[in-house]
This record gives sequence, C-alpha cells and structure tokens, in this order.
Amino acid sequence: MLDLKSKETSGAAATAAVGRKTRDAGRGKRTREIGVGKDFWNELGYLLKVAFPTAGSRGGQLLGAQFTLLVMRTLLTVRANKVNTFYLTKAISSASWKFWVRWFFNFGGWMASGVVVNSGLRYTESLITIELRAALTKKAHKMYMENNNFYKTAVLRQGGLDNVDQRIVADIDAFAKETAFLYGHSFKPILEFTLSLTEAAKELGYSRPLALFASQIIITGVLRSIAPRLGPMVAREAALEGGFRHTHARLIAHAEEIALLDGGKREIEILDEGLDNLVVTQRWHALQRIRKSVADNVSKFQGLLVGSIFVHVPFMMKASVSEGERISSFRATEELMLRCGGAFTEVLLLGKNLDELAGYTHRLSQLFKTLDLASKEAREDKAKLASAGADHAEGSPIVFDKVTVGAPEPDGSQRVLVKDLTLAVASGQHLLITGPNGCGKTSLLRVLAGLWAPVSGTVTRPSGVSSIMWLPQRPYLLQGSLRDQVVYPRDARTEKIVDARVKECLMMAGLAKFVDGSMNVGLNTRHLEWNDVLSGGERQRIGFARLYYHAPKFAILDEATSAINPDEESKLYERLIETDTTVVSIAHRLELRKFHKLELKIAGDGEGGFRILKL
Ligand SMILES: Nc1ncnc2c1ncn2[C@@H]1O[C@H](COP(=O)(O)OP(=O)(O)OP(=O)(O)O)[C@@H](O)[C@H]1O
Repeated sequence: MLDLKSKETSGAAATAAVGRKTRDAGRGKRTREIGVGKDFWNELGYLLKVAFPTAGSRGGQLLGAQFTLLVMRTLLTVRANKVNTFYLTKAISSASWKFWVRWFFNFGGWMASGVVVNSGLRYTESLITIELRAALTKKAHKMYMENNNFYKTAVLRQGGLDNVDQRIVADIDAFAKETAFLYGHSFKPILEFTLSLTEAAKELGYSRPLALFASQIIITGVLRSIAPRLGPMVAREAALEGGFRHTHARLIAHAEEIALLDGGKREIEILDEGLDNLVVTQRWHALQRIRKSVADNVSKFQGLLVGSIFVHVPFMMKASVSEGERISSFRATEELMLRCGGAFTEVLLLGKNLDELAGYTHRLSQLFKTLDLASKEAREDKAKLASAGADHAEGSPIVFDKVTVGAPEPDGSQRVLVKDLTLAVASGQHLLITGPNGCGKTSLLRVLAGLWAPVSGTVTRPSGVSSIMWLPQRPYLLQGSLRDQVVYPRDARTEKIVDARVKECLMMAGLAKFVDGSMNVGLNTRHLEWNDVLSGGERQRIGFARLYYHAPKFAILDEATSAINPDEESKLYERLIETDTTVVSIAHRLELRKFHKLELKIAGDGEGGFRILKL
C-alpha cells in the first residue's frame, strides 16, 4: 500500500485533496511537480511491488532471466572484442591464413551466440511488459470494482480522477512498456561504464576519468535544468487522449438517440474539439521536445569534446617523449577514455526515459492512491455502521434512522433533499416513494444502496442478492447469453443453473416468446449489446425475470415498469409480491398504489420535507 499517512489527515479530506491535485494536474498547474524525485521513486517502487511481489513470482523470474541474458551479452561482447582484435591483428600483421581462419570462425561463433542472446532479450522484454501490464491491470480492476469504487470515481468524481478507463487501459500499458525498456536498456550502459572505468583506471588511474565524469555531470545538469521536462507533457497528453477516447465512447453509447435527432453534424464539432485539444497540445509539446532534443544532443557531443580535452592536453604537454611512443600511448588512452566517457553519457541520457516514465507513474499513482483512499473510507464507514449496530445482517429489515439525504453541489456542499427521515420497512410493508421530479426519490435509494453517504443518520439494510435487489428504469444487460441476463450477477459458467427455472422466470415476466420457439431466440442466444436488440419494455421485463429468479426479500424498483403498459404492469407486480418479496417502489402511476402499504411523499420543498401515509 502507498503510505499516505504523512500527507493526508482524514479519509474524506484525503480524497478531496487528491481530487484537487488531480484537477490541477489536468489544468497544467501541478505539472511542474511531475518529475524524477523522491515521490517518483516511492511511487515506482509501489507499482513494481504490485507487479512483482516476490523474487520467486513469475515477474521476478523474468527479471532474473533477463538479467542473466544481459550479463551474458556484455561478457560475450567484451570477450569477442578482445579475441577478434587479437586474431585479426595477428592475421593482418603477419599475413597468416591460420589466424585469419581462427578469426573467421570466432567471429561466426560470436555472431551466432549474439543472435540467440539478443532474441532472448527481446523475448524477455516483451514478457516483462506483458506481465507488468497484466499484474497492474488486475490489481487496478480489483481496487476499482471493490466497494463500488468504479461508481464513486467515475460518476461521483471522488478524487477528481479524469478518464479512469484510459488510465487502466492505455496508461498502464505505456508504463509497462517504458519500464521494461528502461530495465533492459539501462543495464548495458551501466555495466559498460563500470567495466570501461575499471579498465581505464588500471592504465590511467582514477583521477582523470573521475575528473571527466564530474565535468560531464555538471554540464548535463545545467543542460537538463534549462530543457523542458518530459514527465508533465506525457501526463497531459495521456489525459487529453483519454478525453478524446471518451467522446467516441459516448457517441457509441448514445448512437441511436443521436441518429434520431440527426445530430451527426453537431457531433463532428464535439469530436473535433476533443481532437483539437489534443493536437494543439501535441504541437506545442513537439516544439518543446526540440529544445529537449537539442539539450540531449549537446549533452552527447560534449562528452566527446570534453573527453578529448582530458585526453589530448596531457599529451600536448609531453613534448619530450618520442613521437612513436607518444602516438601509441595516446591511441591506447584515447580509446579507453572515450569508451568510458561514451558509456557515462549514455547513462546520463537515460534520464530522458526516466522523465517519460515519471509522467505515467504519476497518473497511475493518482489512480491507485484514489482507489486506495476510497476503499479505506468504505472500510471506515462499514466499521462505523458495525459499531453503531447498523450492520447489514442478512434478514434484517430496512431502517432509516434520522437520515438526511443531500445532493452533492459543485462547491463540495450538499443540497438537502430529505431531512431526518426515520422509517422502518419490515417484511410485507410494501413502500411507495412519490414526489415531484428531482425531489430526491432516487437519491434516497442511492443512500439505501450505500452509493451515496447520508449527510447524517444511519441506514440499515440486509445484504446479498438473495436479500435485496435493485431494478432501475434501464436494467443492466451484460454481453452474453439470454440465460446470463436472467441469472446475473450469478455466473452461468461456474454456478449450477437450472434452465427450466430460467425459462419459468422469463415466462412469468411475459417473455414466453423468447423460450417457446416462436422466435429465433433461446437461452443460448448471445448478443454483444442486448440493449440494441431489445425494446424498452422487453428490457424491463428481463429485469423482472431476474427478480423472479433471485426472489430477494426486498426488491427496490425505480420506475421499473415505466415502459410497460398498465395492465401488464399490475401482473408483474402481483407475481413479484406472490414470491414473498417486499417492494420499495418509485412510481408515478396511480395504478400501482394498491400494491403498497405505506407511501413516503417527498415534498421537494428545498428543506427536506416529507410525509408518511398509510395506504
Ligand atoms: N450525481 C449527481 N451529482 C449531483 N447532483 C445529482 C446527482 N444525481 C442527482 N443529482 C441531483 O439530485 C436531485 C435529486 O435527484 P433524484 O435523481 O433523486 O430525483 P428524483 O426525485 O428521482 O427525480 P425523477 O422523478 O425525475 O427521477 C436532482 O436535483 C439532481 O439534479
């Protein structure tokens, strides 16, 4: 877990704080802080620990395998260079075929092993990327789905996260690629640098190479301080990509409504606007990247220039030594120093990749921190409820105890919808909730479901689909078979499902045509998007079939029959009540009053007023 204690005071304050920071990041105010600092290393450490929890884990083994291959490649290169130079020098200097043939086979052997090791390296890098992505994505899925965090972050915008889907789908992938690249490509220059420094020190002592590095660190440091930072740019572009993808996702989700309104032309503007935001930023960043590229190239070439000064000057001052001696010792020194300097510059240039990684690390740590905080708050709320004796025991009635419900306002305050409601709904006490549009009927149910926290008071309800089930106006339909729709959230692939029971429920819901063979539909019929192939009324009937199948103690119906004609609507209610289910309904039609024993009339007066009537 990320250690948030030092930074945040309370769960709610923490969520708000993360939210503020994230929103600022979206506007580019906080972008200065995204970089390779202490926070970055902590966050990177956390993400890597999630992906590779132990050395023996699959990811740990892959890192080990790649490390072995990297060492093998370096040793092979060093050895091959030495042997090849030796044989070739001998062969050419003495025109010896024997040495030339030895060189030929040596070189061939080195090439073959190089091919094997390099392919192995490429393969392990891909596997590390895949492993890293899969582990982080699974962790994100788990945290996103527990305690309804997906609702809190995506709908209520707790934590102020933008485009959670983009972060999970694209940013984790980019992070995984960048991390695997850095792991595979930083080892070579670091090892080469260490080896060449050891070699150079043997011949020249440490003072000259170290003086060379000190000068390079200073110059590179100055260049880095004037070059733009890549991390914030990467984070900003990822956020805009997410926004652009979201506009396309909305278009698909509302395709029919848009087509009926002939909104294509207007939608082009909306889509293009998303693209323009991205393109304008990318153009600006491309310009910034030129500055970065200039700094990197100067950094690279200054290594040669400054390195040469350190190599040349001492020889320029040795006028007394013979020409041949000076040239041969100059050549040996030059080669060692330049190899050393080159490897060192390469190490310094890895900073560019680290900068980019910092951008993705920042976005992912925002994601994990926010989800972590949301879960922490949910645990605290549960503990509070349990200590107040209001835990969600199976079989308990629904009880509102001095509950005040508020709608969240943009400034963080709450607009009161229902004030100090005390009401118990025992088994058989069917409750009807009525009131004008926007008075807070659905909001009260959200509080009952635990999606919204009450402003004050406590709510007790039983838990589990066998105890309580919600049926909204647009029931959720998943990708899968007709059977899957009815048994959801049970899984027909892993749980024993009796098809005869599923069919019976569909028939009770007035969908006999789907199971009696009169249509080309059966329990195994699959659709990627059932919403597109069912009518509004059929969708609501599937919702009822689901209720009949699970036969919960309480059914919470939010305008669940709005698309069904009044005669049929009564039949659906009758069947539900016959299954011993107690209903809590929001409904506008008077015909449904007869199925209820209590009515909660919410006034919608802005002060949270309500009345409870016996029907
Ligand atoms: N996610 C949200 N964020 C902020 N305000 C919200 C949110 N959802 C609903 N509201 C506001 O809360 C108030 C109550 O909404 P609610 O959905 O409970 O109304 P309702 O009584 O069910 O209305 P209707 O009969 O039209 O369905 C409305 O003013 C609405 O704008």
